[in-house]
Amino acid sequence: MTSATPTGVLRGDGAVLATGPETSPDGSTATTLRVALLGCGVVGSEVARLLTEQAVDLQARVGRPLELVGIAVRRGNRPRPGIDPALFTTDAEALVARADVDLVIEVIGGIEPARSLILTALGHGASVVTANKALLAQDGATLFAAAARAEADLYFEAAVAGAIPIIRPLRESLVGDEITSVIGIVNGTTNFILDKMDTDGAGFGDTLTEAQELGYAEADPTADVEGFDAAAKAAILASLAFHTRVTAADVHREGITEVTSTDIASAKAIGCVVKLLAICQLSDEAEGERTVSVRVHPAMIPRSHPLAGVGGAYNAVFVESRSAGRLMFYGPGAGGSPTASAVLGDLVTVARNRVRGAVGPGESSYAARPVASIGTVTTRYHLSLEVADVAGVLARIAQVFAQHDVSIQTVRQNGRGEDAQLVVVTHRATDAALSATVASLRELDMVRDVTSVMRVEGE
Ligand SMILES: NC(=O)c1ccc[n+]([C@@H]2O[C@H](COP(=O)([O-])OP(=O)(O)OC[C@H]3O[C@@H](n4cnc5c(N)ncnc54)[C@H](O)[C@@H]3O)[C@@H](O)[C@H]2O)c1
Ligand SMILES: N[C@@H](CCO)C(=O)O
Ligand code: NA
Repeated sequence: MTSATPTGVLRGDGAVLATGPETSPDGSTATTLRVALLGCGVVGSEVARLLTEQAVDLQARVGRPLELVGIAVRRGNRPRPGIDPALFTTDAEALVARADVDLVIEVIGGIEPARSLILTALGHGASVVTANKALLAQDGATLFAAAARAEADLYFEAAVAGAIPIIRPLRESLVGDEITSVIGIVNGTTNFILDKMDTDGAGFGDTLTEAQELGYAEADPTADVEGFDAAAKAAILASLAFHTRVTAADVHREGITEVTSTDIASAKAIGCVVKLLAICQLSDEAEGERTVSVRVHPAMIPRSHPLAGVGGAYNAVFVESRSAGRLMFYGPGAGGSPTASAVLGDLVTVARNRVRGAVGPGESSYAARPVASIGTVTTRYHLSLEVADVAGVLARIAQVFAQHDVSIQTVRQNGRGEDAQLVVVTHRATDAALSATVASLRELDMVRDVTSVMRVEGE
């Protein structure tokens, strides 16, 4: 090592309270925390820029300088204005394997090579900040175990709802409470699309392209529109909220590709708006063994509900807990700059932990709650049916609902020549009962088509 001169703050009794930088022969400071950045896309480029621009403030907040020592990219020769080209490397594995790297930021996304790179980093004791919900939701347990073994941090605020602080509130602020429900709009791209369909009557394709250009969408936007991204976030939220392990495979998932302008108009007609919701619920104590249900699907919610006013790419997470009651977390859920804010917040936190020789919270899955099957989940439903406008049709249809123990709340009929459109809103019913009702309705000659089935939430 070096013959560096330690500097520090001396207490009255002569004890050193904080050790300042030690200068090495190569001019670097021995106490500098070295940072490796993996990925330089929408989020990574913003993180790199802010790490440089805000270096002085970040140093003051951490108590030691943060030095960006390398940025792993796929193509090294692409121009990236404002970032020192000497930092780029296409050898991500060599970068994370460097023993002198203290902190690794992973913003490549996807499962591999992100998982191997994170495990290599944790393997030599580096702390990791990641925005990778897909990986955490698929194999978080392996990453948490590796972090625990290394006594290193694994932080991921950016993985759910972008800039909105929601991971830290669940892991820390609310950890003394019992959370019973988490309902969120956690995908900016789909909220942007549904909002435009609702307000401008815009088409799906054009709006998706706009969301991609604004940097909200995933590399493969199927992850957004088919609900995979929201399902990964729901798994993470449910795991943290209920102290159990929920993976993406446990989440019932439906995307927004089948939401039509007719659905949006039907929602309007009953004073609702269509949102893609992530719903995580803990069953009632009175119902026996407590289970968790986790689902992502489009739903109609009343325009008076706090989540109904969440527009554009904004996200919001509505938490209900035993002691605190209802809390709402709201803000920008996607885009390079908001996501970089969450990444840097985590970076400062893990860097501070390192300075103090501490580690933050690890995985908490002690409650080990079973995941309820979607068939047992109850909610209200909105159905649109095309039927023959003949005597007795209403009675026959009502009979089918009754046979399956699904209670009707309202029925509206719009005449259309020889046919009619029926709009039925039910009281709460199980998913299994509703599916069986729809199957039976489809078998009736007088039912031409069941054109839409959508859940009604938030009442
Ligand atoms: N964009 C957002 O709004 C947002 C918000 C929250 C979280 N996230 C998450 O952040 C992560 C990054 O998202 P993004 O929007 O920046 O994606 P992006 O596609 O813009 O960037 C990823 C970058 O990683 C690079 N890359 C791929 N494989 C690599 C490899 N082997 N080595 C080095 N670089 C490699 C790609 O070339 C690309 O430039 C993802 O996990 C995403 O889910 C994104
Ligand atoms: N594609 C995601 C990015 C934020 O995780 C979204 O649209 O919300
Ligand atoms: Na967040």
